[in-house]
Amino acid sequence: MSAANDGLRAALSIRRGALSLDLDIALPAHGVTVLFGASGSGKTSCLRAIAGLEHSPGTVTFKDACWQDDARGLFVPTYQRRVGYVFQESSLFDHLTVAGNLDYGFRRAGRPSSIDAARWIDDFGVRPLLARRVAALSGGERQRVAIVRALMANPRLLLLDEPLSALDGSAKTRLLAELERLRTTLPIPLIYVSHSVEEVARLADHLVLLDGGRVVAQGPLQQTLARIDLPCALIETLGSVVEGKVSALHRNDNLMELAFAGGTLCLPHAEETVGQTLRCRIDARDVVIARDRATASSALNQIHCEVVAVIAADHPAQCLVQLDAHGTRLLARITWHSWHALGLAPGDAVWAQVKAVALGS
Ligand SMILES: Nc1ncnc2c1ncn2[C@@H]1O[C@H](COP(=O)(O)OP(=O)(O)OP(=O)(O)O)[C@@H](O)[C@H]1O
Repeated sequence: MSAANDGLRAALSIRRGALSLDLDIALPAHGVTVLFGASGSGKTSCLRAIAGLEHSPGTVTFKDACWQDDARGLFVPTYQRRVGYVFQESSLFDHLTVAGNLDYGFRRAGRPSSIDAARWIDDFGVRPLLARRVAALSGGERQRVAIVRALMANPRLLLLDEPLSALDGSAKTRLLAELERLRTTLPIPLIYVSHSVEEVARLADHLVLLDGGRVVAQGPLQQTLARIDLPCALIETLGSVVEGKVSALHRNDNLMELAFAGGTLCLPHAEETVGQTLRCRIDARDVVIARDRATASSALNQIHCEVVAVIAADHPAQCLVQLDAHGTRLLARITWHSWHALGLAPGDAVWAQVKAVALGS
């Protein structure tokens, strides 16, 4: 079992068909933990075991409660764990209205309840849907209602299993933005299953990486992204995440500035406002390393960094260079040829030119 903490601890031996996963996690009592792994890595199985929907041998504790301890023959049923669970495809009652579904959740909360129902209903844009029959809702509307229904039951822990996976386009964009707001206001911990790096970048406070039947890393987001002892494909897939505050808008150019500890990034502007906290994910292939600050370059962003480490990429011609910009880690994929031509070594001061960034607010 991992080091002690005051959140969720699970040590489970999960065997399902071809899946063999030894789970050993210690998650914080606050914030969003993203369980990230490739399709089939066992993320859903973990979530179901934590919720008690499936029984895998081991132990599960949450705060001061022991939910499972097979050595003592203890297994607390799901309904007594007070977890809110939202599945990939929402499991609403089709014969009820939206209000009827929410009422079902609310009644599960018992009395007295501290739920601010109106707030969740408004935050997820569910109020205009209350009188609608669930069968007539779109996929995005169903997921928003399913999340609010789970919150209505006043859970101690919220579990979301790829709630965006069945959505696309504007429904996905909208729900992701709503989940970002939830992240900053939710008073309980959230475990969020995903295989999307965008969702990791925008939602994770804490990250658990599943690969090859085990937990290969777990910890706070930035700390975990900074690890270079992980499989290189996983390191590159994750890229880097910069969090900062919008410091200026350049409306004529449709650009804005994001100030972070390591400098300023210029990004495409949509509806963001000055002062707003934003995260953006930077792909390793979008970062170029230069010895000197370029005076004529199409790259909008030049960040002064120190080379931290270099590791082999999955292609023999290329390497992944980890950079530090005053505490923010950046990752660059360059050729070994360039690494040697520039005479780079850990500790060197360089400029990272960032070509493009995927923006998350
Ligand atoms: N009830 C089951 N019976 C047999 N095999 C199962 C069962 N549940 C899961 N598995 C096996 O476990 C593997 C992992 O499933 P799981 O749904 O937990 O992975 P996942 O990481 O959530 O995948 P995805 O991202 O595709 O949803 C599956 O590929 C399947 O082989």
